[in-house]
Amino acid sequence: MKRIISVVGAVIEQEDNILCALRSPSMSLPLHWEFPGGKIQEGEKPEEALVREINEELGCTIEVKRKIVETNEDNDNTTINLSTFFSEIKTGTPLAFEHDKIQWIHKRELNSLKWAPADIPTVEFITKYM
Ligand SMILES: Nc1nc2c([nH]c(=O)n2[C@H]2C[C@H](O)[C@@H](COP(=O)(O)OP(=O)(O)OP(=O)(O)O)O2)c(=O)[nH]1
Repeated sequence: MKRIISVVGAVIEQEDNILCALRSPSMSLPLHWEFPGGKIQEGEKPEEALVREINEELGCTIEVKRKIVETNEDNDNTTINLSTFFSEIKTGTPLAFEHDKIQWIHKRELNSLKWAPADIPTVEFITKYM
């Protein structure tokens, strides 16, 4: 069986725009868009991991709200288990400390980006229901 990697991503909305992050050329899935976040560490709850990752990646504090979707995406040797959560920025302004760039993109335009495959169900949810 493939190794499962548990990952969390934040969907942060401001005035109909969603905060999207472009993976850098040196990361896995280079130059794919994703929801900022990362891997859950041992002993962490998904929500705790998301707060920590956003602090590290974007330098701001968020409050994690309701879960959106959970997806499993098979790669060569691993399965990415991605859970996305609605989140709100509480303090600070997001900056791209680890990504190639971050960008606020209108929720009706999310479809035009090249997303990490695991993120497609979340993008579809936003496009349909938000
Ligand atoms: N943060 C985040 N990661 C995602 C998303 N979709 C998706 O497939 N991933 C994948 C990319 C990575 O393989 C993994 C998250 O890893 P990470 O962001 O914590 O760390 P990393 O770039 O150092 O990962 P890696 O290069 O070691 O694989 O999950 C997403 O929306 N957000």
